[in-house]
Amino acid sequence: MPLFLGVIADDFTGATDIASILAREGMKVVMTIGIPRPGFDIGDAEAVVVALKSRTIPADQAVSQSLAALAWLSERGAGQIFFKYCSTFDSTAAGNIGPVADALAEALGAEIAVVCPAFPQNGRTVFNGHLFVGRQLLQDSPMKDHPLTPMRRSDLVALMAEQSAHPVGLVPHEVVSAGEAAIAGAFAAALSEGKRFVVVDAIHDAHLRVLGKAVRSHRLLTGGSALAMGLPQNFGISRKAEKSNGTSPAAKVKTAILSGSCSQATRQQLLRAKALWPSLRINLDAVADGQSVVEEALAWARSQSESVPVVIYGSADPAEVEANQQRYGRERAGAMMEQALAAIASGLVADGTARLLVAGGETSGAVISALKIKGLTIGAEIAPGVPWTTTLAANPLQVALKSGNFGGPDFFERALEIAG
Ligand SMILES: Nc1ncnc2c1ncn2[C@@H]1O[C@H](COP(=O)(O)OP(=O)(O)O)[C@@H](O)[C@H]1O
Ligand SMILES: O=C(O)[C@@H](O)C(=O)COP(=O)(O)O
Repeated sequence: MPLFLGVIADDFTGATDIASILAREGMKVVMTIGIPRPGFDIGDAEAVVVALKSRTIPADQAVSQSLAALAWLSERGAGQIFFKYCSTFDSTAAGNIGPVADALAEALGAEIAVVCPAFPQNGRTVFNGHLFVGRQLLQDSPMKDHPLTPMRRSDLVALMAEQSAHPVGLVPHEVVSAGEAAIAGAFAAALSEGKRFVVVDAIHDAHLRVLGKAVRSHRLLTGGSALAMGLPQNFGISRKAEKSNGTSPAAKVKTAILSGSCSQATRQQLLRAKALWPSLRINLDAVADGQSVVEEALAWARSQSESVPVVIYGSADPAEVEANQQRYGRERAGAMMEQALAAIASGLVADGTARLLVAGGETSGAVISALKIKGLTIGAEIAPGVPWTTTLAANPLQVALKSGNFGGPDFFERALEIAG
């Protein structure tokens, strides 16, 4: 079976997001955590998603990790490469998306590549080159207060031009609505004007599906996960009937919900989860002070009933995050909370937890890395862009990695219902 598509994702929730969309559209997908060690078997995968944790690291490191992932995927014959970043174009002030896209385009000899973070099912649309979250411009949305990647601009052409060394063009929605040939014409025009990247408008899924057709011959694609929905058709693959996750409804599985996401959607979901199940808040000052926060959290979890999930979270509102960042610095505050939650996850798994829901992209990266998970297979979709997954291991865990802003208020209940 040829490997049609190789995906390089800049965080772990983003990786399960795009893997879920490709699987939903009928592709056999395997997700690897980082670049696999020699001997990793991709089986009969038609798409492989390499999950990196490169969104907020220095640009030169993000570039070298992404190029290493590209080399690994190319060795396995990947015909097309997709650089997956966030549907809210999350990047630090230094900005990794441009440098990584530049390096991948260079290595692949890609003359032109699209930039399209749109994910209409989750309210992210691109209109006249501006990124909207629901009815708000990105810069007015809660993303302006993200702990690590506050987004204060919405003009994608300007954002990409600032980060990339190459000129950036725009294919507006009228052209996308006019169909595949019109889009191809716009790509050709952009190329003749010396543009290397083109931001493409997409307001609804039909735009993404036609764009998918129009990029059939592109070596490199860049964007959010929804851009992938139009790709499997190019390889003659079509959507299959929904399959269940395969968990026995009678199974009693020790479950934990861990959250380091401070996003508005997660905080709402946590309010509901806390009303339903036992919960414990992790105090960043206690972590910074070297107190035995991890041991105490594990002791607390052991004292709870095994028949309900435990909820352990560091998530806080923007004012508290700001205060913590003033005290400890942005990166250190984030890293301390991530490490505490990751250590708690390891302890919970050692204590028999076999089902983990993790909220937050960076948090998921820390947790999955601490658990030394090598890869995941993709199961049932809980909410758009958030699947249940099973770890590739002798004693598999059932894991869901939730992007901060994804899922409705009842996300955690829904996840457990589907899990059985
Ligand atoms: N109480 C807190 N104070 C400061 N930072 C926090 C706190 N709780 C969590 N964080 C940090 O906020 C960041 C959230 O990012 P992430 O996990 O990617 O969530 P999201 O998916 O919502 O973007 C992480 O680095 C996390 O450690
Ligand atoms: O594209 C998206 O929005 C997600 O796949 C994603 O990357 C989310 O990142 P986090 O919000 O940091 O989890």
